[in-house]
Amino acid sequence: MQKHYADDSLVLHTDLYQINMAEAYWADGMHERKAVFELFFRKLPFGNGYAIFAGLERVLDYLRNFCFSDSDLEYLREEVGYREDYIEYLKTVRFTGNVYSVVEGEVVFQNEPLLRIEAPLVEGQLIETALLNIVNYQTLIATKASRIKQIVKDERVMEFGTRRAQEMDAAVWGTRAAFIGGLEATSNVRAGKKFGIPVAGTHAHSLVQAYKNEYEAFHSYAKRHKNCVFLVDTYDTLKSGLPIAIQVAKELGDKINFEGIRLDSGDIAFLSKEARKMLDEAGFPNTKIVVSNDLDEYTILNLKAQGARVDSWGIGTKLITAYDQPALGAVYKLVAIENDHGEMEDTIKISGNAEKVTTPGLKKVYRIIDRENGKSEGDYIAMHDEDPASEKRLKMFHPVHTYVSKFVTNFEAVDIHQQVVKDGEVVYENPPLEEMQEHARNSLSLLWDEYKRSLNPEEYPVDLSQKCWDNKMRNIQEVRDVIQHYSRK
Ligand SMILES: Nc1ncnc2c1ncn2[C@@H]1O[C@H](COP(=O)(O)OP(=O)(O)OP(=O)(O)O)[C@@H](O)[C@H]1O
Ligand SMILES: O=P(O)(O)OC[C@H]1O[C@H](OP(=O)(O)OP(=O)(O)O)[C@H](O)[C@@H]1O
Ligand SMILES: O=C(O)c1cccnc1
Repeated sequence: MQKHYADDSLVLHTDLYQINMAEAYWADGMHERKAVFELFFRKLPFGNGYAIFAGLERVLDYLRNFCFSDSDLEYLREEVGYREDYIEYLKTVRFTGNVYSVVEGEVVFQNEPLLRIEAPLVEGQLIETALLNIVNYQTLIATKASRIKQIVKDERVMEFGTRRAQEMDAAVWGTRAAFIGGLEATSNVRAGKKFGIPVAGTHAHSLVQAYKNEYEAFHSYAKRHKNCVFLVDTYDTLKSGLPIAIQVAKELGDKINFEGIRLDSGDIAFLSKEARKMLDEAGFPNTKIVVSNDLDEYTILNLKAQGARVDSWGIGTKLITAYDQPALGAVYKLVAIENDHGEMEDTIKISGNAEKVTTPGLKKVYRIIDRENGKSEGDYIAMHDEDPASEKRLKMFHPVHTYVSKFVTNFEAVDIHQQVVKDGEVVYENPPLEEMQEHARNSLSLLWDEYKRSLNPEEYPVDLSQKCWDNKMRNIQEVRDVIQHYSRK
């Protein structure tokens, strides 16, 4: 029978194989070896030209509380079957490493580390799954939201997706990520309370259905709500919902603020234009038109092209579920480990696909910003002991198609990471969400428009330094030599 445990700690929010590998490291006395892991994705989502990083706050909370609870240990001992000596060891495990991360709202790209973890091997290993789980989802949703906001531009966008989200955590943390990506408000009241995101909303068809007619429904709603946005499409938008909303607003005069009407079905372009005319003619030029119904950046672009008169967009399903691409595919790879002599050694993962071969070693990522125009020339991955800022003429070349190259002069090289955990202590204070959203806006302003268009954007350069590339080639050769050595045996 399923046992009931006292708590639901997040330490077991991992794959079994992590705990099994940790056991092997520990039993072999390798667990304390220094290791460096990087978290990155290989391909930008939605065919977009950039992504917006989100998830750090939850990652830091997770690391701060990283400790097997008594019931975790009881479960591992009694239900999974680990031996007592290993359980005793797990009792002592905490996260004691260093973490370097980009901040939430940062514009990020394929194949560059978003987080770098320098920690004892066992700790770096045990946290992999949770870190990926958090960052994969939140970064995906922040990026989708940013894409939508790029199309919408100045109008207000509200997040309406909770009812369609992949369960409760996704609704709440997805809403937060969407806010970082540029949305203005959410209908999720818990997310409002938890994160301070402005809450907003209208009413559902059930209100009209419950009162059986729009006249009574709108009047009743208005009795207790000064600001009114009436949903006008329950029966017939132009013949019933809208005229009745106008009639009720006229009857109530100053008693209410007739803030808006919402359209949730039918031809949004046509209906919004008609609604605008009717509202203006009735003397309500400031009453806004809110629309919803399976919207995303594509329908919004199309509606705008048709001249739709929309002031506010409510977006649910297609944002919160990242409908057209439900996974970012970020991975977590070991890039260096301490050897028997206490020296750090690079590690590499080879693949038949050149894009999938990892880049070994301890590295840093710099955003190369042209001092003359203030725009970013690309990101530059260098070995940790290089200093690109000191170079007068920096050669940047494509990491796979190496003939694609350019020289940059008069630039600033900004390290995109900062240390967020030092010897297990969180040393980073999360800024307010508004600041993260502003950071996203500012970091997007560094990009040329060619990287920001929603369809077929230019590929933003994420290049390797010569030293980093040479090191990668050397590592590939070393692996080949080892394979040959063993295959001869
Ligand atoms: N003028 C338009 N141009 C392009 N797409 C539109 C336009 N108007 C609405 N849409 C979109 O077309 C889809 C129409 O959805 P659907 O077929 O469910 O029709 P509906 O009118 O919403 O019907 P229902 O009453 O069942 O909700 C929605 O995604 C909506 O956002
Ligand atoms: O379309 P989305 O982008 O997912 O946005 C959320 C949807 O949720 C509501 O519909 P629902 O049919 O659940 O309830 P309702 O009766 O209030 O329309 C709302 O009217 C939106 O259409
Ligand atoms: O407030 C709204 O209009 C709303 C909220 C959630 C989902 N759909 C609409």
